[in-house]
Amino acid sequence: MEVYFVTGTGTDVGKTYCASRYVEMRRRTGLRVGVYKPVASGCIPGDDGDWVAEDAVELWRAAGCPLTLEAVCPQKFAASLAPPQAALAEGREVDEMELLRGVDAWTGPSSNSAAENDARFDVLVVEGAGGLFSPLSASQLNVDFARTLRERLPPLKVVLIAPNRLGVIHDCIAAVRAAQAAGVGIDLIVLNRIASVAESKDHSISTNAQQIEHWTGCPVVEQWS
Ligand SMILES: Nc1ncnc2c1ncn2[C@@H]1O[C@H](COP(=O)(O)OP(=O)(O)OP(=O)(O)O)[C@@H](O)[C@H]1O
Ligand SMILES: C[C@H](N)[C@H](N)CCCCCC(=O)O
Ligand SMILES: [Mg+2]
Repeated sequence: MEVYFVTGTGTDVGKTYCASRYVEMRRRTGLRVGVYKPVASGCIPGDDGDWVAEDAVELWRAAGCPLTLEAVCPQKFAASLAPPQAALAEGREVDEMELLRGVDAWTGPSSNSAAENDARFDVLVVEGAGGLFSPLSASQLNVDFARTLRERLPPLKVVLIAPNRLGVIHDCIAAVRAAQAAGVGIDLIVLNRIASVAESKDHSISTNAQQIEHWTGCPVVEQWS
């Protein structure tokens, strides 16, 4: 089973967009793809009175609606804040055990043997919340969760999404070095070309990938395929 933890140099950088395109591409090859958003904030009210995580809906649809939307994103909060603050605003907490337990729905009960056992899915794509160093729960940043997840799912690869614009070289070097210091290697950097960036004025776009690869030693792509 291939497992990817999709994180970013921040929020709104294209994690869901790039992950969803990747999920669709892998599905087109006939693979069974699972998607998991451990916790979401900034959710909107749904028809049944529950909160809806738009990220989870986008990922779920890209994967062909496997299992249930609840399995995609078991923990949802309303405020557009980091998840622990959004939970606190509702007098609740992010359940750290549930963050990990939620993976089992996608990898099978003994997630340690996900690589060996006949897991329900061939590929699992997990999207964090915010950036790699955004708080995920009261005691964990996204990077801490990625490290724990990799201990449980050794094939896990960490994919860093960064918007292709002037300033991204710094953001990627900082993220890679901080991740390494936190015991997490970055396996792939995806330079996401967000349509809003005025390409004509940003002359860095054509050289950012080569610069980031040079300074970080990480593979950098503009298209995650
Ligand atoms: N390459 C792209 N082309 C067109 N639109 C894009 C692209 N990348 C991102 N977007 C759009 O930009 C917005 C932010 O992207 P997205 O929601 O994927 O960010 P995110 O990092 O997942 O944010 P969050 O931290 O809230 O999860 C979305 O409306 C998304 O559809
Ligand atoms: C609400 C937003 N769309 C994301 N889900 C959460 C972003 C948290 C960022 C926290 C931070 O690092 O400042
Ligand atoms: Mg997202």
